[in-house]
Amino acid sequence: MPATILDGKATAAAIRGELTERVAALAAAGHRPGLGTLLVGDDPGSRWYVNAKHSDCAQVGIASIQRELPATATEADVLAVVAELNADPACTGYIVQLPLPKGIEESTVLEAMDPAKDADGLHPVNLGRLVLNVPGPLPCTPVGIVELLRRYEVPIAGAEVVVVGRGITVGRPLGLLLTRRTENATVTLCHTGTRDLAAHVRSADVVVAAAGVPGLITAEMVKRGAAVLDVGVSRVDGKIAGDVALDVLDVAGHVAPNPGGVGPMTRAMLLQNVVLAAEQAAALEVLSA
Ligand SMILES: Nc1nc(=O)c2c([nH]1)NC[C@@H]1CN(c3ccc(C(=O)N[C@@H](CCC(=O)O)C(=O)O)cc3)C=[N+]21
Repeated sequence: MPATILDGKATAAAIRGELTERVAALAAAGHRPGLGTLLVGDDPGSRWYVNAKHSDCAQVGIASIQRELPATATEADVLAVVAELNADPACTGYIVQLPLPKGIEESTVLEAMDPAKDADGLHPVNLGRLVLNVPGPLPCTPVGIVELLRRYEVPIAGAEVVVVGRGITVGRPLGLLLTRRTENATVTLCHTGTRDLAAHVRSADVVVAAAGVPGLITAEMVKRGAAVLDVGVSRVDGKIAGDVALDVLDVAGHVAPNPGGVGPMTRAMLLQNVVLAAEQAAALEVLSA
């Protein structure tokens, strides 16, 4: 039996429907969430993602604040826009699209953001909160992965999860998220330097491939019935190539394809972070009134 597809596109659409109602409730109480984006340079992939995020916002009723700088912008130019977004009351949350052009230090830019407006959950304070297990915005791709597994009832508690990739947006924070008491998975964080990657992957109930190496995970590496989520994004001849080879569909129990799997969930979780922050701000206002 071929694998069940973890349909991130359909799941994200359902989540946007749920968020639309929450945004309407906020608006009725006089609170309009607004998502800001800062795009630096003209990478077509990054531009596509940013545009997609704004059309998602339009669909659920979140206001959009779209800022752009040319590829020649300096770090000071970027920090000036960050300061503006921090100060803008219409902007309740924002993201700085990564990667930034060479010469602009990502950690400097992320640290300059107001952690309360960090819709990506990538500010060091918020990553620290994740480590400490205190509430705060969570990184969108890791939460999107957990939410997709939950909605398809793929067991997480007690599961052996192998994450391939240790980047700051996916692998490393996903390991932190999945090992919280509430998720309770056992996580092995692998990477391209892991000795006998195949042996690790073969032991997994859930495999998350986020290394950015096309076709890295093949059928003979996967335990029959395992859930395999393809998060790797590479471009081969202009088309998206994931980390998971096609033949994995014949042995896996569940597959999140790429495109159509985790990517749309990442965008839905970004909207969720914006809505959650606005709900919390509204609740605080009621308490202090
Ligand atoms: N500050 C920041 N936050 C991010 O969350 C962030 C980032 N920078 N830089 C780049 C990565 C990548 N990422 C994706 C988002 C959506 C899709 C997505 O929606 N993909 C669709 C369509 C893909 C297509 O057709 O091009 C899909 O998988 O079906 C993919 C990848 C967010 N990232």
